[in-house]
Amino acid sequence: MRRLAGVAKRYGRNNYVLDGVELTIEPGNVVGVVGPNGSGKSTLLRIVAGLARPSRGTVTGDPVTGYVPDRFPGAQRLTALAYLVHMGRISGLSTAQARARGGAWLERLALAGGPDTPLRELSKGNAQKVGLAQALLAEPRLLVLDEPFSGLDESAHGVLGEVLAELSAREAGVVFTGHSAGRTRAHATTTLRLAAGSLRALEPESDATAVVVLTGAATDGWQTEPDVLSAVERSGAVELTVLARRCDEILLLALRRGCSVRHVDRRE
Ligand SMILES: Nc1ncnc2c1ncn2[C@@H]1O[C@H](COP(=O)(O)OP(=O)(O)OP(=O)(O)O)[C@@H](O)[C@H]1O
Repeated sequence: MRRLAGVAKRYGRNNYVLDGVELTIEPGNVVGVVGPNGSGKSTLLRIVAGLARPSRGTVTGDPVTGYVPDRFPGAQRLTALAYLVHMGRISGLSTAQARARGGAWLERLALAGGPDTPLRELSKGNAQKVGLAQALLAEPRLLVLDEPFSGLDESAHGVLGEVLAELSAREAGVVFTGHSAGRTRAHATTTLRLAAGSLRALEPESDATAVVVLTGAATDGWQTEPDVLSAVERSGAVELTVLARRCDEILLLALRRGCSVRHVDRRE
């Protein structure tokens, strides 16, 4: 239903964020993509959803698509339900249909304050619920969700898990991103890691990552180091996300390069 072949993306003259992405989404697939901050997950999803064009490569297939961004534009006067009716009308529903479907989704997602809460009064998690309801209104064949589990409470996690399974059972496709390999794997039929611009299968033994914070280092020499998934500068230090099984070797390399290790944090 959607296929990305040889997809690359760069912003202006910056380095390529994506390079050589191959991704096929078949009916019923729920594809989970994990990757560290800045690895290009949101960029990938905007291309999957058809909201951004790749710099190179092709995107084929044109299913009815719903998209849930990581940050919902909530600073509007409209109430949650009025917003959904408006968005439903834009995607071709009648007012009555949009009101019924929007209201049903808000009830199922247990929107705090109810359907008449103004968008600008919603918390991040509740705004995300409205974003999810909006993407589901037009019964998409492909649903694209950017870090959907990050702001939601536990009961909404449960509902979202059910929704993904229902879409899959109805032969729709889903692509979503996450930070936790465990949670992503729990909801996906296929779990992939985005690193160094391309997608790879997430192997069980390679799940674990560690964060290594170095001082006296530059990002340059690290970005191309094998199994360093990302290298970013933060507050005068360099923060590396590395495969945990390579952590000791990378620490040794850092010390040999004259860096100091400020912090090491093993993650899932
Ligand atoms: N519109 C843009 N213009 C210029 N650079 C951009 C733009 N959007 C993203 N980038 C850059 O592309 C890289 C990947 O960003 P992206 O938001 O896709 O990553 P991400 O994996 O979703 O990150 P996070 O997990 O922090 O949300 C980053 O270096 C970011 O600064």
